[in-house]
Amino acid sequence: MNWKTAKEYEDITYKKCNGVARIAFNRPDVRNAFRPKTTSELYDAFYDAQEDTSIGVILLSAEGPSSKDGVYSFCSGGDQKARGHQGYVGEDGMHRLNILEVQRLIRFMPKVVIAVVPGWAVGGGHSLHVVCDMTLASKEHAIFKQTDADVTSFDGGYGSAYLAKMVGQKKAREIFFLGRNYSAQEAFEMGMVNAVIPHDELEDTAYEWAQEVLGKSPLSIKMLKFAMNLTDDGMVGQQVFAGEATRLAYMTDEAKEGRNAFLEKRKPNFDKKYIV
Ligand SMILES: CC(C)(COP(=O)(O)OP(=O)(O)OC[C@H]1O[C@@H](n2cnc3c(N)ncnc32)[C@H](O)[C@@H]1OP(=O)(O)O)[C@@H](O)C(=O)NCCC(=O)NCCSC(=O)CCC(=O)c1ccccc1C(=O)O
Repeated sequence: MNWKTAKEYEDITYKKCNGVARIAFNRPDVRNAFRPKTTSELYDAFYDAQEDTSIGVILLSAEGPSSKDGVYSFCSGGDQKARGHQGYVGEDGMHRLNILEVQRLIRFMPKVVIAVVPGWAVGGGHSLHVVCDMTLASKEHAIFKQTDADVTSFDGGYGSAYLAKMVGQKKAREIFFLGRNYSAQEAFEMGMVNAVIPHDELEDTAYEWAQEVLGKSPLSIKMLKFAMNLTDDGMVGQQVFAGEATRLAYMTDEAKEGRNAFLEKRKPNFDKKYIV
């Protein structure tokens, strides 16, 4: 694999290789907690990967282990040291919860996003793995834990309600109400992890999964992702799916005739074959 740095950041790393983008948290000494700078960088990198037509799959991973104690982490959620009165305080002094914008970008982008979990996935970090399309977890080091209710936070969207669709209502309530630790195997058994992978093989396996996805029809992958999102995303899900249907409709002769008739200031001459 020949990963090439796509852009230099402070809190994340961003690389690309053969159709795959790898975006990784890079604050291992604080269990990869995110501060506003981290979320802005994540948004920027995800947006770049979305717009890059050579990229079909994005891996959301993490650097590590911690230089202090050798512990691996995916992400431990919002940096509690950056937490102010109304949100997480950035260098500009503004209070934000902009991790939710990153969640929406992951959810609505027409490409597959795979969470690669080498260690702790906690709080808002847990929510991030939930919103990704698939999750691969380190057999030895991944630990899933929801601490929102320990620090008076609550992800009332994908982090909890969508999780409940994934693992069932009782289990999701247990995860949030008790805040226990779950191993990769336990997370797999409850349906929120796709595969448990030996730690040393985790990144290579994620790359292989990405390559498998890249072998499929990009159009099918996009429409399938949006179709599976639709029922849980309400009118926005319908809007995203229908937007792609409209784009496909634009490619028909009928749509071209509608556009041309307008531009040529004449009545459209639609072929009156009603497709059944
Ligand atoms: C992750 C732990 C369980 C790991 O425990 P352990 O291995 O014992 O390590 P520690 O000694 O605790 O930590 C090592 C080191 O890292 C620092 N650190 C760890 N996590 C954080 C953090 N989140 N913020 C700041 N710093 C952190 C820790 O202080 C240590 O530093 P030293 O200097 O070496 O002492 C454990 O660390 C843990 O429980 N961490 C906290 C987890 C947590 O509560 N996270 C916040 C949850 S709330 C949240 O994420 C909100 C996110 C959000 O924006 C949001 C808002 C609205 C809707 C939705 C969301 C959303 O959830 O996305």
